[in-house]
Amino acid sequence: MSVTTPPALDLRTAAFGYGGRVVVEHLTFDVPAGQVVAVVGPNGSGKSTFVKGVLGLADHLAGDFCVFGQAPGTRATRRRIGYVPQRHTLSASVRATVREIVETGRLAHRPWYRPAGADDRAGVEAALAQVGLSDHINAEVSDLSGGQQRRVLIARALAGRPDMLIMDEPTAGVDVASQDVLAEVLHRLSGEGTTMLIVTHELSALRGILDRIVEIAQGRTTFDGTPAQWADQEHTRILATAAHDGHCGPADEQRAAYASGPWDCVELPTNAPEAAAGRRA
Ligand SMILES: Nc1ncnc2c1ncn2[C@@H]1O[C@H](COP(=O)(O)OP(=O)(O)OP(=O)(O)O)[C@@H](O)[C@H]1O
Repeated sequence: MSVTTPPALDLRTAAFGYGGRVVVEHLTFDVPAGQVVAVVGPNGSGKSTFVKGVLGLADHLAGDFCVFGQAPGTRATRRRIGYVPQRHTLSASVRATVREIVETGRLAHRPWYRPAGADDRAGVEAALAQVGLSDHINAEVSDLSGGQQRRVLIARALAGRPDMLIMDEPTAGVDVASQDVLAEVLHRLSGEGTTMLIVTHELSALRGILDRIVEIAQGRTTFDGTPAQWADQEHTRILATAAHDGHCGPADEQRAAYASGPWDCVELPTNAPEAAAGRRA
């Protein structure tokens, strides 16, 4: 008898928001286990609210959703999800060591009254090794650079060995070294079958592992498809805009190719700033 694996996430007309105000709604899609999904869209469209809703950090206001086939918000589902929040760095007022911060990623794995055990310590050390910060385990987080602090938050999310990793703009504002570390981590996790939901404005960071793009605009899903379908749509959109504006020449073709193909290492054209400005998300 075959056993069907439930999707990592299953949303049915779900709506999320704050204090009774709906920010994002009519979300109906599922994310099969192991899929890598980028959540894109304009600023303020509700991307963070969507992922926070899944995590129980924003209000669930309508519809239904399940996490790995189970009701959300339980300890059993929480321990299966790792989360890297959008905030770029930890506050300078946080007086804690790297070990202490990363260890909070293990809290869903033991009763609150039980001190960290050997499993917790091993989880913390393995997570720090993955992000290249083993040597900083006893450092004060406030003494680290912004990029290193982001890596600490990624290690915290990895410390619980999650089945699903949710990251909110993990590459925004971090140095190249930290971006490289993150790309390496994501490739390895993707190879291991970890489901990933990544809010991002930088699809190029997900080159080679991205299965799907979900766009949210003005609180609704406006696109859900493969990177290739997204590229086609961007290409068509830019050329249609150029045609609407009364011109559509080789420069527009070049701009459309650049804007729609960030994961294909498309060469930056000479009008790169203009092309970059043409990118939507
Ligand atoms: N904690 C909160 N309480 C009330 N409203 C909020 C809260 N957080 C966000 N909002 C509002 O929800 C709306 C959507 O914000 P959200 O952060 O989800 O958008 P986003 O698509 O992630 O934007 P960005 O790309 O800029 O991060 C905005 O109007 C914002 O002001």
